[in-house]
Amino acid sequence: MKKAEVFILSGFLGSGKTTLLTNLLTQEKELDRKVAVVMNELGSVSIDSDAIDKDTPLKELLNGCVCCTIQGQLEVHLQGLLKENDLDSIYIETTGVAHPIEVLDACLSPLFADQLSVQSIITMVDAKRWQERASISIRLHKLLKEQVRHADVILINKIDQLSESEQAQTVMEIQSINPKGKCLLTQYARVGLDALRLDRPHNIDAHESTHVERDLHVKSYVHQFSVPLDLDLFEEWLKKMPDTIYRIKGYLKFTHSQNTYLFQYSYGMPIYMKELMDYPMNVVFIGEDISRDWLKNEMNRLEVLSTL
Ligand SMILES: Nc1nc2c(ncn2[C@@H]2O[C@H](COP(=O)(O)OP(=O)(O)OP(=O)(O)O)[C@@H](O)[C@H]2O)c(=O)[nH]1
Repeated sequence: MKKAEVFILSGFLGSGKTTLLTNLLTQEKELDRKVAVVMNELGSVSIDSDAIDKDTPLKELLNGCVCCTIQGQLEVHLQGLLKENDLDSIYIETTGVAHPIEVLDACLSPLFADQLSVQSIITMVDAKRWQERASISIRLHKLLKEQVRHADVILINKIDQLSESEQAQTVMEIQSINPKGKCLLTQYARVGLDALRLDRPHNIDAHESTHVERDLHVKSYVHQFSVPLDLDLFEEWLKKMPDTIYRIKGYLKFTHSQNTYLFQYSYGMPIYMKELMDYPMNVVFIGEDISRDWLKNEMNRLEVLSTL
């Protein structure tokens, strides 16, 4: 099944995300690819959406920051886009203040395990503002660093406003925060689409998709359960699992009940919500140093023990 490539664009207000999006959409159009855009503007009128071609399906998340509405709106929008269109790629522009990991989290929803392939988190840095970052508030400064730290590709934009030595200095500073990220210097966000792909564009096979996740800093593993689990065994496992797994979500069934449950785990708290509908038992594990083979074995073992 074809998966839509997802690009998550993050960066501060005014850093050049819309300029980048416009460039990328032009390239996509030349390749005759079907693209959708999810945008988030603070406030109730989206101005930037004017920049987007009328043929491009567009979903807007209005009234609030994408990370606050993530579990609901973004997932619903993605579902709608995937249902109504045969998409090659989806661009999600986060607000200047959203945390890219929250957006990634929504894209890794078990609902989309077979439909989306996240290519990269791209963080735009306004080179001039980076130089002057000491003057912004501590909270924003921290967020700026977080956006850089979690990016797979960092575009240091507006380099026309920096001298060559300032450019070199900026690259060094950014690489010290995120040594694994790919750093590119840009003017007016001019960058080739291929440079933003951490995957091959076509024929994504199992090996390649594993490869992408290895390259992304935050890794995920999706397990499809085939039998209901014993709740006690499952909870015991949760207590003992490595703390590098910080998020789990998906649909599960348990031996004690006929219902499907939406299971959410974050910051050490498991939450179970009874669902009215039956969903495939896909569960996504998200964390920093996940060994997929180990997790797969562990879940298989839980399944076997639950049937005894
Ligand atoms: N000098 C210079 N200006 C640039 C460059 N890239 C973008 N700009 C300008 O910077 C301004 C902000 O760019 P946008 O693309 O709207 O930035 P944004 O991140 O989408 O901004 P928000 O929508 O406010 O989050 C615009 O006036 C751009 O024309 C660059 O490389 N050099």
